[in-house]
Amino acid sequence: MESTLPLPFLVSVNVPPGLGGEKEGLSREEVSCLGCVYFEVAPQTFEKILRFLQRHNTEFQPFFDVTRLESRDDIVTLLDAGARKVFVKPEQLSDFAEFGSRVAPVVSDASAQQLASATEHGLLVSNFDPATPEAAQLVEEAKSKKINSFFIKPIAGADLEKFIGIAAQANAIPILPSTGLSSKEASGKLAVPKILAASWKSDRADGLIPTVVVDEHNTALGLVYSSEESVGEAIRTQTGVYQSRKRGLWYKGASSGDTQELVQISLDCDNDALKFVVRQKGRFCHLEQAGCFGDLKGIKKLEQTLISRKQSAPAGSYTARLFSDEKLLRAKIMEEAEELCDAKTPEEVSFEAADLIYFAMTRAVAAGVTLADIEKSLDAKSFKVKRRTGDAKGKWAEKEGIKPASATTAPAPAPAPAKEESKLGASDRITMKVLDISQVPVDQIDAALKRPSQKSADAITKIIVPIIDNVRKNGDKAVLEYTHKFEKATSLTSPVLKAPFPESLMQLPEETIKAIDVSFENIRKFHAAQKEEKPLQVETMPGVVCSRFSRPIEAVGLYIPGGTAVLPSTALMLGVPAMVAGCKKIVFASPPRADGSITPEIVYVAHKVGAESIVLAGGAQAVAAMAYGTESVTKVDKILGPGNQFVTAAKMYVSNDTNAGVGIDMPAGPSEVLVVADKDANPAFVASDLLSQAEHGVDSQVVLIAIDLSDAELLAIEDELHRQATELPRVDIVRGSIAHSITVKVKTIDEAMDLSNKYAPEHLILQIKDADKVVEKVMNAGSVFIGEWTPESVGDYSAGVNHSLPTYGYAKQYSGVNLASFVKHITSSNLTAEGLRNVGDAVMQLAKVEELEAHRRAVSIRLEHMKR
Ligand SMILES: NC(=O)c1ccc[n+]([C@@H]2O[C@H](COP(=O)([O-])OP(=O)(O)OC[C@H]3O[C@@H](n4cnc5c(N)ncnc54)[C@H](O)[C@@H]3O)[C@@H](O)[C@H]2O)c1
Ligand SMILES: N[C@H](CO)Cc1c[nH]c[nH+]1
Ligand SMILES: [Zn+2]
Repeated sequence: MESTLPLPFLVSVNVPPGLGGEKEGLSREEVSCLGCVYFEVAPQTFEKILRFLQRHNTEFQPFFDVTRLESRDDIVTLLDAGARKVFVKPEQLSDFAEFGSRVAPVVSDASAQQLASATEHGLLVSNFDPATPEAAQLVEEAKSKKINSFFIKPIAGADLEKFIGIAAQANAIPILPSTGLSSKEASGKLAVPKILAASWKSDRADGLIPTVVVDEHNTALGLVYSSEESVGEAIRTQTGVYQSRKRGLWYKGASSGDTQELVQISLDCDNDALKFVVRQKGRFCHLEQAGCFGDLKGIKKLEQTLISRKQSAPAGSYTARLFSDEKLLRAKIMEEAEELCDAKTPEEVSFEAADLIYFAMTRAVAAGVTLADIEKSLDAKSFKVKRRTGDAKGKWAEKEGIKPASATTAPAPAPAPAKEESKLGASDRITMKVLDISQVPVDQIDAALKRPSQKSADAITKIIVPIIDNVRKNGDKAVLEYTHKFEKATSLTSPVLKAPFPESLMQLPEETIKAIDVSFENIRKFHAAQKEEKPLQVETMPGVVCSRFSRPIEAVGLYIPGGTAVLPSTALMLGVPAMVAGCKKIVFASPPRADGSITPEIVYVAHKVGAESIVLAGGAQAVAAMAYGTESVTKVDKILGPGNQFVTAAKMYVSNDTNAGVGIDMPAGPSEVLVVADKDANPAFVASDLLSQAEHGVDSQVVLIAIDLSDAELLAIEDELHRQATELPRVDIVRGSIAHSITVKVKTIDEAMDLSNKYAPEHLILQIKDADKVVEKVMNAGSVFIGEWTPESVGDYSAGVNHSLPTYGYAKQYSGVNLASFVKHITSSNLTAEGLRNVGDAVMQLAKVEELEAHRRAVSIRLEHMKR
């Protein structure tokens, strides 16, 4: 039996749970508590499944049929990302010898010979039909062989009950479709508790099975009993439900409130005990202790103490300072790390290691990371197959005089990819997946160019709607509550800073003031030039004059993101055009720092553009406060500015609420760039442009379209990308975004521009010969950067163009922020008597067609009047 399997069967799903697949059958949570999941990977689903795996590989323990994948690298990448086992075509098995039993063959019908040779790797027999004589034969043959992990998968529509019976006789692990399973008896479905009860062996007269309850760190909380019914209830409710020997079904915590969230159920090695992994609220034991075997110890205890301190540490205490002052915590971690390295005796080492762990856990708790998350990460790393070189990074290596192992052992660069090659995650190299348009089907290119998936719209709406409702109902109080929670700015007592802003809040170095002033002036000039000096006027017929004139929107709310990076430049990009347009009330909103203050650069810009206030809040709460107004936040007519998915969803939500009466600019989400490069392009410049957007956030995406580059030319860009990325302070973010970024090889400029127009990038960089001549081919893009001397970052800050731009392909229908975003256009008509005579007949006839008599008469009455 496969030792890693928690239960004696595998659940098969069509699409990874949570990626929008399963409709009927077990829910995502139910599959997750059963531990193991099996699915088939196709080239077009590879990326999606890989990302799923990177996130959830400890939650689901995935098994994959990879027979449809052609690239060995892709399969290795899945193993590296934590696939427990992959099933390949038998003829491919020898290519994966180094991975031992994590790679096994799959056959559609098993012969005696295959069974005999399957003892080392295991075997999957797919398309197993329990109704045929071959099934009985397979049982007979399999019984005598000791196959380590023998899986069978039924054909569609097979009698599952019969199938399970045969699997049991053949000592095989059945792969059961999640759509054929349910958490309790249901017609046409197999009940999971029943399968389990049939597999467990109880030596008790009442048939109950002992159940060890543990927390996520495997710390035993107590011993209880389960029945088929209680297991069904536990899976259905996703909580701890057991069978009390005296009182029947026992919903843990129903009376005490100390409930449990069910994480996973498993059977032990000889099927005579169950284990429930739970997330315990409060304590498990009826005595004053965490579990029946006593209190928590060690790191787990430290975690609990830190969590409660984080919630209640008195302001000004050392712990409160540690939580709110990132610099102090960083200094402590560095100090303790150094002391640990310098420790000599075993006592010193354990003393210093404990100190380091204390501050490391403080860092984790401050970031909302639990010990269980850390342990999951450790477990996931244990499945990696591509070992790190273990070299120290950048400044640390330099400080200690360490040379990377590769510098002494592997001086030659890796050969360039000859054709389509996926290099995701290959060793530690930061590199993008490469696809060649001439060798890969269009749908595969399209799939690879999909923006990184974000939380589903539904999930985000569920989070932001209660926030918006709360702000609407409770105003300032609610805004402050969320700021305390998300920004940790617990000392803040008012959500707004009103103008005039005190000088003390905008103290800046001379060079920063100069940079802001230069950028301010360029942005002002470019946006002022967009002003329509006089109304547009057209005489459509003699005596019929139509005009269009613009008026500033009175009150605008400008959102300046501040989650992963503080962006004063966004304050300029929104504030300056609002000022130029003549908006009367300019309200800024930005998440404050943990000490409640706002970045001085933002205050300085607010002062320069004449903002009336700064809302010290971020996310959906800031958007709601500006949309509806609160006791101290001014209600605005339009909200503009980029932000993360909570901000974008909240903007969309309030703009659909007629009670709010508020407009928005556009969906401006995670930053992205598409660089078109040809043989003329400087590899270092190309790499630097790609990285400048990759460093924004892990959800950013960058795309390189390489026109007719040789392998060596592409490799030069890849080498630069890796080299420059490893030197960046935000290298970890870059790794995340590069993992879902892509290079597409094309032959011609037309192919490149077709792809770019289809992708509709937020930023398009043309690093090609005669770049300015290609601009006429640009149909969809937020902003274009032309030629080798125009890095995208000039547009982010100082050139004068706006950096608040449509992402996610919305450049197909939206413009970026510009002067028009801050004005509305009003039209007017002015007719002379002659004009009305000229156009009157057309109006009256159309009114007649629409049977709107009053419309017709409004003209006829005047024409009659003229005749008198
Ligand atoms: N397209 C553009 O023009 C453009 C320009 C600048 C920045 N950006 C993008 O804007 C984004 C800024 O995102 P950010 O996160 O750094 O800052 P942000 O200010 O948009 O978001 C931070 C806020 O998110 C909220 N939040 C965080 N986690 C939450 C949760 N679990 N539940 C509810 N609310 C939660 C908090 O209220 C927090 O204040 C980035 O993706 C960046 O690439 C885009
Ligand atoms: N590139 C971002 C827009 O996608 C804007 C920005 C601000 N600061 C640096 N860059
Ligand atoms: Zn940027």
